[in-house]
Amino acid sequence: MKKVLIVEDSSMVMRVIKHVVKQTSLFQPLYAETLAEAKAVIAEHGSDIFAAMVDLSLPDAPNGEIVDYTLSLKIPTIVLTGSFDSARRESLLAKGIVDYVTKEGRFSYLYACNLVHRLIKNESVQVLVVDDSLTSRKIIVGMMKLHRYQVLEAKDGVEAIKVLLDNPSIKMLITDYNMPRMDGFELVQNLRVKYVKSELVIVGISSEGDGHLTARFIKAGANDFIKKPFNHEEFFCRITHNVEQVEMIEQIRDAARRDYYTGVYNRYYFFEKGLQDWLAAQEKNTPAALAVIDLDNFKYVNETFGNEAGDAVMQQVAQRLDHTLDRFLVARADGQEFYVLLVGLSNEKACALIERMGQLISSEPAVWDGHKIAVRFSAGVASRVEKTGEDGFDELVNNAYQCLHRAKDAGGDMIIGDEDPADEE
Ligand SMILES: Nc1nc2c(ncn2[C@@H]2O[C@H](COP(=O)(O)OP(=O)(O)OP(=O)(O)O)[C@@H](O)[C@H]2O)c(=O)[nH]1
Repeated sequence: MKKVLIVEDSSMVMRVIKHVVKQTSLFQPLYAETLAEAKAVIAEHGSDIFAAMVDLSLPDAPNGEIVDYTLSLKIPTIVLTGSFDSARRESLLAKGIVDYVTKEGRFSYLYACNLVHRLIKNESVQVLVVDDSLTSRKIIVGMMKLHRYQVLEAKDGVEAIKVLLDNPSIKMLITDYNMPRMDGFELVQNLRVKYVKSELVIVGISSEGDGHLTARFIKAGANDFIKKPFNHEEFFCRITHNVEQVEMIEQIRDAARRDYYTGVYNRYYFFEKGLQDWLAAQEKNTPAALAVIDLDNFKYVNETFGNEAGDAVMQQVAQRLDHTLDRFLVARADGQEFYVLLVGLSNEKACALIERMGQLISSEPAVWDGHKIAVRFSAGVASRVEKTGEDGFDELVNNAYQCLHRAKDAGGDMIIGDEDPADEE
């Protein structure tokens, strides 16, 4: 968990902050009441401190000296203050604070905590800034880095497309309008052929034009448009709003791919992603195996301990499969069955891995309401197919089921592959 320094001298305010931080538990707080205490905390934790929330007026630093101190150590700093005049606000923003929060009760501290959480998440958000003017590009890059985004740069539309193709995880592109070779407007039009709005956020920027340019950018497919020179707060409100919208869509998409009860992927997603991964493996001549895992005597669990216990056992087994086999695609097929696509493993190695997984699961019983419930499973593991393409994948699944049925017919608690030495006889 990231460590965040919180400096506040008022015990009443500190109590509320501690309550909010505990409730949200988004980071590990390190508390201090004075500049001297803050320095001691920083000396102890050093570069482990991810960000700071600091009060402007402390007993030993009454004029915001702590802000200069944390900023001099390049610690992203959020200012907490009782009151603000606009000149002070401007000067602090110009110094490079992340944001300021006026102390107006728990909602303002919740805002500050969520802002820190946003900074933590931003570390994994890649952003591409496209501008032919080095000065202007550096300003935007600096602002985005202040909010901990991973930033890449391009000096025109042509270079931007190249950078995007080389970095498929870029989530946001901020582009100027007037650039040589390919301007921002053309860039948006070109990109929207390949990337929809929920995959890649595009924000246009320009000091030129009037509302007409904004409308043209948005009609061409930009998510938003910001006019230069920027108002610091408007800039970040819009950037954050756009990133959060895409994250929300990703969450909805992810929820549709997951099994509601166990949290692992569902069969629909398995057939979509599994097919893609398997076809890619076939193309590269990479070995791959597909396992169908079926829990043994699961009816007994329900009949002995009740359906609620059965549900809990199912969830625990699913989570253990998902965590232990996290290199592979794991999904709940249906009922007490799971699929695993093991790209990169021969049938023999896949069988050995699933066998070890079975031993692990049976050696640590699931726990429900104080009862230890032993779980065993059988699995069929297939690698061989005659057909190609989608039909080949369906054949692979069917072959894995055939192996599974052989394992069940032989009494269960067994793994059978389709490249068993017995097959060769
Ligand atoms: N509680 C609970 N039960 C489930 C869930 N999914 C499947 N089941 C039950 O699992 C049981 C599976 O029964 P069977 O198909 O006879 O299989 P089995 O008892 O595991 O026997 P074998 O597969 O032959 O070892 C059924 O009673 C299902 O209702 C679930 O999510 N929760």
